[in-house]
Amino acid sequence: MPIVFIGPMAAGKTKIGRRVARGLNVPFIDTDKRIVESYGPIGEIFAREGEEYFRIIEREAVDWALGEPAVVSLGGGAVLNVDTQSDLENATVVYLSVTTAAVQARLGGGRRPLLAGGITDWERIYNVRRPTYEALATICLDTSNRPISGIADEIVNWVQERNDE
Ligand SMILES: Nc1ncnc2c1ncn2[C@@H]1O[C@H](COP(=O)(O)OP(=O)(O)O)[C@@H](O)[C@H]1O
Ligand SMILES: O=C(O)C1=C[C@@H](OP(=O)(O)O)[C@@H](O)[C@H](O)C1
Ligand SMILES: [Mg+2]
Repeated sequence: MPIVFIGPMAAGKTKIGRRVARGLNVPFIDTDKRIVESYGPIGEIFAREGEEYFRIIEREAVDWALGEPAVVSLGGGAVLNVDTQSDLENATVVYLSVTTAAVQARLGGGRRPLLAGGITDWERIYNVRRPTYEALATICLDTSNRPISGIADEIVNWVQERNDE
């Protein structure tokens, strides 16, 4: 089973996951990137087909990715799917958390359709999902005030130590 990154929007799942994959010398899969390659930009999928449809194609992408020997970064809402929740019980799950204060500087670009209301939406959505992230996590790291490189190095070392046990 792969190493899987979960957590709220802009916690660093995509950026840190990619670095960890490089550090471990294994393939990297970002499920959002796969969806965009097949269906176009996520904002357009939400606008055209709605969130429910996005969650269906997201589950397909997650189902495929979790069968690969890879580091896999999920979108923040992928853990809402109950099949994904049970799949993750058998995976190494890295939960990246971030505080409201720290995430504010990371929400530029406006690419995330669920954040039309900005930080208020981010906080509300995170509060709903937080117990799910906590329940699924093998390890949790707070990314708020640390550089991406240091967090990625810590995770690579942690995985290597686990593999040596
Ligand atoms: N530890 C960090 N410190 C500062 N900025 C970060 C950190 N982690 C991620 N970022 C920035 O936050 C934004 C969102 O990161 P991303 O990896 O796309 O998050 P996610 O995939 O969890 O939504 C990017 O611009 C990224 O450079
Ligand atoms: O939390 C969510 O519901 C979402 C998170 C996004 O991914 P990131 O967590 O990588 O930003 C992306 O999948 C989509 O905009 C929906
Ligand atoms: Mg991402």
